[in-house]
Amino acid sequence: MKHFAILVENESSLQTLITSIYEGSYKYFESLKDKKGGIFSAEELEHFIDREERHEIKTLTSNRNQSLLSMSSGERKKALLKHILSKSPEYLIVVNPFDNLDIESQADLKTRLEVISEKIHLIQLVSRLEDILMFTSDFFTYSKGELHYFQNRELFWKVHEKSKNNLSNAIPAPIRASNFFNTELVRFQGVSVSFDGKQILKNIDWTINKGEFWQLIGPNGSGKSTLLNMITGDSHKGYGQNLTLLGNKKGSGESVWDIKKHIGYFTPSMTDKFKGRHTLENMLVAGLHDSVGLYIKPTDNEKQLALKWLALIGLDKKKEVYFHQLSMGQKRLLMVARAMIKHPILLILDEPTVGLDDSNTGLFLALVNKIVNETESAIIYVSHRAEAGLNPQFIYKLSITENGSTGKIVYI
Ligand SMILES: Nc1ncnc2c1ncn2[C@@H]1O[C@H](COP(=O)(O)OP(=O)(O)OP(=O)(O)O)[C@@H](O)[C@H]1O
Repeated sequence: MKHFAILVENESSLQTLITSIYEGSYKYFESLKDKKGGIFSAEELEHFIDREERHEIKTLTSNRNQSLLSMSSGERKKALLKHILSKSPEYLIVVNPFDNLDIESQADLKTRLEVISEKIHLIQLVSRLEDILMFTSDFFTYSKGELHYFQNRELFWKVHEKSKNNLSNAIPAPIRASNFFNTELVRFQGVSVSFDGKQILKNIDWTINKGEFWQLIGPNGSGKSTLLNMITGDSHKGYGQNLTLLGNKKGSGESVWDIKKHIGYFTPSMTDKFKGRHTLENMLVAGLHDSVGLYIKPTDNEKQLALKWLALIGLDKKKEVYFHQLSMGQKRLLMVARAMIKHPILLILDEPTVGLDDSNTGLFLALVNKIVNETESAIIYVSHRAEAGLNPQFIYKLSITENGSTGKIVYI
């Protein structure tokens, strides 16, 4: 049985590719033309979440109380695959299937796909070379909107070996130096969290100090986002507990705003907030004022600083371009520059490379390493991938137990 892998560059439209496959526009997939296909992708999940949230149509969760939105990535993907297979497709298109999954769930999904591959054709659309499954028989790339077939599998692997990425400029200094002098930024002491009577986090002890580089890991559903939401002030679960944020005991009268102005945060879904006509220069200057749009005239100093950041990430020729016109990789670099322009004392990066191809991931990690080496910002980096080239000082690991996840520090 034939199984296909298509390595897709971020600059090409996945949706166009999927439609062309469905319509039988490529001779390689002609045999699938009149067959019934299924699609396993983040967009499909979004569609089901949207139907649930807006129209209360529960398809993937019809036999459960919990909403799809509050489930972990692993739980959601399992529910989607089960639903697709119940429709008995004759081929399955899987799009970046391992994104957001913890190591164990990745292994579990690999085994499932292997079993499925004995019965139906798989077409993998992936951004990362390492995600291609072993049993693949036919290899392609999709670049600049064109599909290229590789007759020789060895050649395919050789051509796509990792390219090195460097950012040569230094990180621009902030306009104003930080006025936060504490060494300790965040301290959880015996913090526990429950949802609907089910304990999720149990007795969490975790202290983050100035300038430290942490990676936060843990299986899907172990409570990583819950922990981050308590740090950024987006969850009220920290009230009444022994949680100290930037020197203030949680609930001691500090405003969410006081906390947020010292924290830079990036997760890929944030890019969706900027759909309007935001030039790159304005987006960076707005980062200095903690606003989405820019409502005041930028000063010359602010404009110069924005230009330096744009030069660092190779976008200085595009300062008047609108954000929505950038490629996915460029958008992510810009969002991190925007989060960093004030030199926050803590930068949180939540699965920031999900969906990026190898070359854009390399550039992104080069920027993170620069921040680590050239600034005093502490970093919390959440990722299920062990990215080569990323060297956190400490790992905080959550492990699921029956009474909620426990955490421990793994020294490297
Ligand atoms: N508002 C909520 N209501 C009910 N349950 C919730 C809510 N928010 C989170 N949960 C549950 O808490 C657990 C932890 O979720 P959380 O999103 O923090 O995990 P995670 O480690 O970030 O997962 P992932 O790696 O999949 O992103 C999950 O089982 C989730 O279903």
